[in-house]
Amino acid sequence: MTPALQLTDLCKSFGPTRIFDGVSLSVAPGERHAVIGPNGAGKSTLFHLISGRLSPSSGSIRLFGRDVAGAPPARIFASGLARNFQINSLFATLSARENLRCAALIETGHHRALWRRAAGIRDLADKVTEMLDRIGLGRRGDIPCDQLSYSEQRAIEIGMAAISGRQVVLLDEPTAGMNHAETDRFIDLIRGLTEGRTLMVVEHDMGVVFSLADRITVLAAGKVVASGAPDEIRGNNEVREAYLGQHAPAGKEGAEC
Ligand SMILES: Nc1ncnc2c1ncn2[C@@H]1O[C@H](COP(=O)(O)OP(=O)(O)OP(=O)(O)O)[C@@H](O)[C@H]1O
Repeated sequence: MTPALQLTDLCKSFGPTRIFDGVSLSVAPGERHAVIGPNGAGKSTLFHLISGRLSPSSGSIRLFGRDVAGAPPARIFASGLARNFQINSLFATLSARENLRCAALIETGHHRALWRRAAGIRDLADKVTEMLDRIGLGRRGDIPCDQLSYSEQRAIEIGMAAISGRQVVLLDEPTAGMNHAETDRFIDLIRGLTEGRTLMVVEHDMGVVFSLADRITVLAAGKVVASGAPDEIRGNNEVREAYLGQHAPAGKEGAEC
């Protein structure tokens, strides 16, 4: 089966500083894949490379078999990949509904149309309303984003990535800054919104990683230290030394590294 995402021998340097030195990994369609590693391991850089914000120094990035390494973000999006951003990327003075509508308009191509079919616009409005319900903002969808709570804003970001309908969704630290209850709710939300799609997630919260992921890749010092099922990663001595250390989840996870 063609992988949804395949990175082969990926290298990235910033000037003389080498961040990645031959990173390879493969994500199957429908898989939930987490990328973990110590601060500065290059997890966000990896997402920037996959989503086209940065170009690799060498190596290939294949999305459903098509090489997209170095392609502009819009082409990568059109090839089937959507992402959120670690920093807040919403239109702050627009409502949740308006932000989601912007994301949905890009998906449908309506943003390019000079005139629009009324039926298409109605479908779009229904889709946005459904997404507002799913992210728990059914009653607060018309409030400007900058008046919503932090977790509500993060939920909108995930909703915007999900409403695009892309087959591969990248989420960069979707639960950063959340309390335990919010984190639990977000795990369910992410699971629901990415059902039947391929998810790649960067997270520091091991509870989230081990609850969500089918497979985990560990990055450290510019290389893949290990890639495998959660149990394999949990039991891997090299991973424990490189990253999990004494915080390694023994059974029920919850440690933040
Ligand atoms: N534009 C850039 N120019 C130079 N160095 C950069 C640039 N972007 C990132 N780096 C460096 O690349 C390395 C990896 O950074 P990155 O943010 O990808 O790590 P990370 O694993 O996501 O870290 P964290 O877990 O703290 O978010 C760091 O040493 C960082 O300083």
